[in-house]
Amino acid sequence: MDISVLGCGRWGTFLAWYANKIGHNVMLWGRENSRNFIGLQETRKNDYLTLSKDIELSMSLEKAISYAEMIIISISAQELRSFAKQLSRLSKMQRKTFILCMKGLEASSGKRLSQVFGEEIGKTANIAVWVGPGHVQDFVNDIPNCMVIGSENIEVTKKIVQELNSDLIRFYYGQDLIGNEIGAAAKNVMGIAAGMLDGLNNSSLKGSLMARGTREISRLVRAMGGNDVTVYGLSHLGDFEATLFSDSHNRKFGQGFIQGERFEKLAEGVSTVTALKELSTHYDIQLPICNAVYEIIFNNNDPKETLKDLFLRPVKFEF
Ligand SMILES: NC(=O)C1=CN([C@@H]2O[C@H](COP(=O)(O)OP(=O)(O)OC[C@H]3O[C@@H](n4cnc5c(N)ncnc54)[C@H](OP(=O)(O)O)[C@@H]3O)[C@@H](O)[C@H]2O)C=CC1
Ligand SMILES: O=C(CO)COP(=O)(O)O
Repeated sequence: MDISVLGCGRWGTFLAWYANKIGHNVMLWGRENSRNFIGLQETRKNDYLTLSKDIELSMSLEKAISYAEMIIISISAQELRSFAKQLSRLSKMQRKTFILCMKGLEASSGKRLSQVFGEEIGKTANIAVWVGPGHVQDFVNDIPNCMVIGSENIEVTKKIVQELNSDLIRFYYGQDLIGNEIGAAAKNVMGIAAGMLDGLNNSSLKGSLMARGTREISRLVRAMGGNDVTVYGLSHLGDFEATLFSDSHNRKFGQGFIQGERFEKLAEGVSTVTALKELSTHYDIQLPICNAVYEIIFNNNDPKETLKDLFLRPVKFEF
């Protein structure tokens, strides 16, 4: 089938590579003046992969939208609303299926990305999310992984999975959009926390972080009307190896933050932790780990003291 990918950063370019590899016709869109796009136009390469010459590159959003029935979007999560506004002004937007491949929440409102996108695009489009573990550098070296696709319409979910499943990525049908989106976004915050532990030479605490991090996010998901078990699936816990124990951007941001080094690439967890703070207040759910990350990043709290404070909270039941 014809597939357009909007966004030509690390992940968007991989998604175009992947869709082409499994047999689809692909157009990859990038912004005018995008250094990523210009580099791909010149060499068809980026730091991670080489794009087949069959993949059409375009700077015209109109062309990219009319090219395909299935449109994959992967840009910085905080830019999604303004980007969706831009899309909503284009013609030929009806009856398209949009697949959001981002892990974030709107920082100012705490809204999920499918909500943000739906508010701007309207209800006529099908909106799905594709999340779960996977690094470009693994996939292009033929190392497989499992991921999850979800939407509010199981027939839409099934159709997307049917088109995208392969022996490189095994997909599962998502059953809980709230859990999948909150889980996917929140795993980046846990990734930052893991990097902070690494920076403090407390890496052995990452097992406890996995146990307690999943627990606090599952409480939030439940309060929001999702299924708390989803958090223990691919979108959150399943992504921990790829985030807490790898060269993940979010983990590197956290470690760099402790060591006084700036990490320049996109670490979505920084904005997401603001959104989670908002949701924690709104739903009256305690998120002690997320809150600690927030205080360290935005209020200059001392990391060692913050960790100690987490340990000194009143003792309670595990579940
Ligand atoms: N396993 C998974 O599911 C993975 C998911 N991700 C997710 O993918 C998303 C993107 O991450 P990543 O590719 O690493 O980030 P990058 O920074 O590499 O790419 C971001 C892209 O967004 C584009 N962009 C930014 N703002 C706008 C805008 N206003 N309008 C249009 N395009 C815009 C940038 O354009 P320009 O080229 O002009 O700079 C760039 O191409 C994140 O949410 C991340 O969490 C990432 C890796 C793996
Ligand atoms: O989502 C990812 C792996 O599944 C990538 O995480 P980072 O954005 O932290 O590198």
